[in-house]
Amino acid sequence: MLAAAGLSGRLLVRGVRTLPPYAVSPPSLCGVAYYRGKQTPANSGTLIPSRALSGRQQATGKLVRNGEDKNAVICIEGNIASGKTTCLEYFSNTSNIEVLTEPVCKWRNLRGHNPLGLMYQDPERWGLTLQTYVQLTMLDRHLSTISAPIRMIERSIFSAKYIFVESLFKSGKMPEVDFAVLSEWFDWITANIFIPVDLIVYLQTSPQTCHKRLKQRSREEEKVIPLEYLESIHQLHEDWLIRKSSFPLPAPVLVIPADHDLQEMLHQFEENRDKILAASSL
Ligand SMILES: Nc1ncnc2c1ncn2[C@@H]1O[C@H](COP(=O)(O)OP(=O)(O)O)[C@@H](O)[C@H]1O
Ligand SMILES: Cc1cn([C@H]2C[C@H](O)[C@@H](COP(=O)(O)O)O2)c(=O)[nH]c1=O
Repeated sequence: MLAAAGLSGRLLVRGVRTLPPYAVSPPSLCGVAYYRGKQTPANSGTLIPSRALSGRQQATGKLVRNGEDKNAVICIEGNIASGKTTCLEYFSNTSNIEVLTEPVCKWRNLRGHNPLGLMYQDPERWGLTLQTYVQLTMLDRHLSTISAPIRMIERSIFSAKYIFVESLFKSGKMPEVDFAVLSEWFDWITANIFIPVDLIVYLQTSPQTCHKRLKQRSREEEKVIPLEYLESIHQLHEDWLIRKSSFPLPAPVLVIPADHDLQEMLHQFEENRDKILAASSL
C-alpha cells in the first residue's frame, strides 16, 4: 500500500538510520491519564483470575483487572488526524470521565529510538518493531488502574491490530512471519486477558479531511504520509466499524460524522454526550 502510494523508493533502504532529532516528550510525561483536568498516574492494575461470571460474560476464565466491573470503557476510533485527541480533550473536564490519550510520544521515543519514524521510513524492516511496541503500550493502557467511573481511551489494542497491522500486511509491507508473530501475540492476549470495551465512538471523516489536518498538525514522522495511505486506513475502518465485514467488534459502535469545522464538532460532541455516557449504564 505504501508502495502503491509512491513511498517505496524512499522507504525500502535497509539498515539502522540516524533519525533527525525530532522534538519528543520525555517518556515520563507520555501517555498520561487526565481526570477532572488533572494528571493521574496511569499505573498498571493487578490482574486476577476471573470468578465464575461477572456482568460481562466474555470475562469467564480470563485474567481480569482487579476491580474491573465497576467502570465503563469507551474507545475513540478514527483515521490518523481525524480529531480523536481533540474529542478526548473536550471530554477531559467532564466530571466522572477519565481520558487516556494514545501513547504516541512513547512510540516516538523509546529509550532514544523512534520506532514510529523508523516504520514510516522503512515499514518492511520496522513494522514489526513498531507494532510490537504499540501492542504492549495499548495493553498497558487497557489494564491501567481506572480512577473514574467512565474511561475514554484513544484507539485500542483492537484497532492497532485490525487496522494498522492489517494495513502493513495487506499492502505487502509486512513479511508473513512478522504478521504471524504479531497475530499469535494478539490472539493469546485476547484469549487470556479480558479487555473490556463498552462503546466504540467512530469519528468518521473523509481521507481528504484527515490529509488536510495531518498537514496542519505537521508531525515530523508523518510528513511522508500520502493521501492514498489515509484512504486505505479509512477503508479498513469502514470495513470493521460500518460494514462490520472484517473483524469482530468488541462493543457497539456510535458513529459521529467528523468532517465539520472545530466549532461544529464541539457541538456534535455535546449533542452525543448522553449517548456516549449511556455506556456507563450498559
Ligand atoms: N474539526 C476540526 N476542524 C479543523 N481542524 C481540526 C478539527 N479537529 C481537530 N483539528 C486539528 O487537526 C489536527 C489533528 O487533530 P487531532 O485531534 O490531533 O487528531 P487525532 O488525535 O485523531 O490524530 C490537529 O492539528 C487539530 O488541532
Ligand atoms: C495505533 C497505531 C498508530 N500508528 C501511527 C499512525 C499515526 O501516525 C500515529 C498515531 O497518530 P494519531 O494522530 O493518533 O492517529 O501512529 C501506527 O503506525 N500503528 C498503530 O498501531
